[in-house]
Amino acid sequence: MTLPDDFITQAKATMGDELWTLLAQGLCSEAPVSIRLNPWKCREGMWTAVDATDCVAWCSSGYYLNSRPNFTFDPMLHAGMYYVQEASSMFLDLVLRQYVTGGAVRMLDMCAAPGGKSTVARAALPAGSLLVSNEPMRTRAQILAENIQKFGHPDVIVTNNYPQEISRSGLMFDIILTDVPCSGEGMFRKDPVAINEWSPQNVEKCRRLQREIVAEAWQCLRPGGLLVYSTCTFNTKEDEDNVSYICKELGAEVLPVDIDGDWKITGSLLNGFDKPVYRFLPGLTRGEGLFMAVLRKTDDGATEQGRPKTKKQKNGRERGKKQSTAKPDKGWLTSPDDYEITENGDTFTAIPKAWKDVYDLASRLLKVLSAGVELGEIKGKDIVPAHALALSTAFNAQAFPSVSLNYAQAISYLRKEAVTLPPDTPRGYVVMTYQNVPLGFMKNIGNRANNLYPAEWKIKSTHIPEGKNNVIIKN
Ligand SMILES: C[S@@+](CC[C@H](N)C(=O)[O-])C[C@H]1O[C@@H](n2cnc3c(N)ncnc32)[C@H](O)[C@@H]1O
Repeated sequence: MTLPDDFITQAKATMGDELWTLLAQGLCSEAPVSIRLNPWKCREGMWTAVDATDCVAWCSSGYYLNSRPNFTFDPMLHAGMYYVQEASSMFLDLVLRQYVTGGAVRMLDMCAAPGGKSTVARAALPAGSLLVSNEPMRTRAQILAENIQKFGHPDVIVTNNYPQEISRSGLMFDIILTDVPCSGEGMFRKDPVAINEWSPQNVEKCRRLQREIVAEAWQCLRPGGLLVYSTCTFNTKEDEDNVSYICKELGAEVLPVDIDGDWKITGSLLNGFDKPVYRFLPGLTRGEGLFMAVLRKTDDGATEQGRPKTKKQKNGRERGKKQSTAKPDKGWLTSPDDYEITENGDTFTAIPKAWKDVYDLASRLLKVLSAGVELGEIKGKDIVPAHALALSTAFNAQAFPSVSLNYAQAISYLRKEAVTLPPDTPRGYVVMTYQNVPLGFMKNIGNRANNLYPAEWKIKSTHIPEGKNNVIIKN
């Protein structure tokens, strides 16, 4: 690995020779492979990672694996049973479990794609909490929506907005994560592009953008609320300098996180800055590069909670001419009384009643890609159940006939190929399951069946795996 000279000079000066030598060795060694089980789908103790060596010390649902399996060919990945995530990022789990211990909260993940930390957060927040998971880049926001739908928790709104649009909406949050775009020094080992794109000028550009993002986020944070600031870079300009800026310019105190010395997480590397911050260095800590700081908003001059500041905006499709009076069956959900069914054009969505006001505001003021549980869409005389419904933890799978697929059939289904259903399968919409876990729907029309797996999510690789690629198994 050839690192930029300027980076080496800067890192040596910041870290000192001893730490730099460890980091340089770490960057040349193999990255650990890890996954995190989805606690909403893998009930505690019921599923195990097949090839796990041990648990991630700071996140009990995280596991290191012995080797890198071919994740694409594991149906459970597509069912949202686990998320492939490097271990350092799971530190957010520890932070939220330490600081968010009361009742339900509203959290915003401002820079969320592809969704790793949003899914950590969704697992760690107290019951009844709401997460708004936002990403301004359109294509990345679609990947985020896909990962959130696979994760399956109904109390998540995925938006595709710039931070200033969110702050202008007037929505307020108790916790905000800004996992900001950065110069990516912590990604050098995994991503050679990050090495080519690194330059001192880019570090400076990132630092400015990060401040802009945080300043917008700050306006959406209620007084006393928490801001978690993180980067995947090591330099102090994007890390300690920015934390210092948040304290001085915006009015924050930095909070300590309870860690164990054995985890070898490093603290501040900036002379004269001795606040508690957490830096994960490959070669020292078991994971990729990460910097995280937890801040509390001390200023109480914030805007009024939840008040929209802009005019109403239209979002979603206009009501079209109805071709059908079909409606989704409330029995498709396990607790239908917790939801209000909304209709937008031909699409039906179940919105959790507890957060209906926020969902309504978000859909008026922001660009919402997914929210609550998408139930289905009217097509002709039919209502076609949504793929997101099959993946939702609120889905009542008993509401549909089901067909249990073997491994080869499950892979064919996920490639959106034709799958032959047993002759006694009832006509209509049928849930495909693998090891009792829903993968999606097919429509049985008698002489054949239509595979309803979303075309944009299908497995595109033409490789046929030898044997099963089961990353997790039921105990
Ligand atoms: C470090 S990544 C986030 C990773 C994500 N939190 C996760 O754990 O999967 C930073 C994200 O910020 C997004 N981004 C880029 N410009 C932004 C901006 N001006 N405001 C907010 N986010 C931005 C990038 O597209 C990228 O998805």
